[in-house]
Amino acid sequence: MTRIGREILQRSLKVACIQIASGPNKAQNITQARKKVLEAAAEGASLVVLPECFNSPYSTAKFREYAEPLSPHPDPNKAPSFAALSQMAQDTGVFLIGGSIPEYDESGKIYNTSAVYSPQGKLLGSHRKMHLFDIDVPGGMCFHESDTLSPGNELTVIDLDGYGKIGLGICYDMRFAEPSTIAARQGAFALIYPSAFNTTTGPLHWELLGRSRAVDNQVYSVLCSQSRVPDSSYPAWGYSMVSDPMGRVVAGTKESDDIIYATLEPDTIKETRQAIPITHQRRHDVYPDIAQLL
Ligand SMILES: O=C(O)CCC(=O)C(=O)O
Repeated sequence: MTRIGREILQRSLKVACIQIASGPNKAQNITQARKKVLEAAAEGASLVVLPECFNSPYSTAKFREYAEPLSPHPDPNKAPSFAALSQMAQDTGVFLIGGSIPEYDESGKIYNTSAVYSPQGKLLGSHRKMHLFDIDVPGGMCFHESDTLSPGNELTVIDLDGYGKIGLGICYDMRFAEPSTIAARQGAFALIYPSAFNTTTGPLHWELLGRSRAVDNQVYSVLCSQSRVPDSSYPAWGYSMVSDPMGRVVAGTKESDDIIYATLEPDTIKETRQAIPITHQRRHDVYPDIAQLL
C-alpha cells in the first residue's frame, strides 16, 4: 500500500528556521541561538532549526578548537553547546534541530554533527555530515572540509513523536539525491538541511537543490542557512527557505539575520501525491542497483 500523506505527517507542524551568523566567541554564539529559539517558540513553532556550525566559525582551521563530545547527557563543562541545545529544547518544549557543531569522538576524529532534541530535552538522534564539502571552483570557492573533518557513515531518519519522521542532512549532503529518496521511502515528511552555502554556488544551486529534493520526493524541504557577513572569510549565502512537495517556496528570506516560519500540512503532501502519483509509479523492477554501475 502506498503511503500518500496523512499518515506520513500526522498533523500540521509549524517550523521555524533561524538564520544567524556565528562569530569567534562560542558563548556568544550559544546565547544568540538561545535567544532566537525562545523567540521562535514564542511565535508558536513546534520544530526549530538552527544553521550549520552555529557555535563556531565555519573554518577548517577552527573546527578542532570548537569541537565537543556528543553524549545523551552532555556535561555543560565539556560540551556547552550540546548541553545548551538540550536545555533550549526543554525550556521551550520544541523539537530542536541543533544546526551543527564540530564533534570529536574518543579516537580524536572530528565530525560536522547535527543533534536533534525532543521537547523534553532528550537527544533523539544525530547526523554526521556524510558528504564532506571539498570543492575547488576556479575563481570562486575553494574549501576542503576533509582537511580536518571525517565523514559520517550513516543515513539519518528521526521520528518526531506525534508528527512523523524527518530525513536529516547537512548542507553539501543536499547535493546527493540518494539519501533523500531513501528517507522519503522510509516515510519522512520533510528533509531538513542545516546549512552554510556560499556566494559562489548559492546563486545557481541553493534554491534549485531545495526545490528539487522536495519535488523528487514529494515532501517538504527545509533549508536553514547561516546569514551573510560581508567581507568575512566565508560569506554564507543566506536565503533560508522552505519548499512544499510541489516545489513552491512557502517561506524564504534574503541574506541577513531572520527567522522564517512555515506550516507543514499533511493535506499538501497527500494532494501532491494523488495528483502526480510518482510515489507508486517508480520502476524499481527496471532500475539497476546504481552502486554496481561505478
Ligand atoms: O554544495 C555547496 O555548493 C555548498 C556546500 C557547503 O557550503 C557546505 O557543505 O557547507
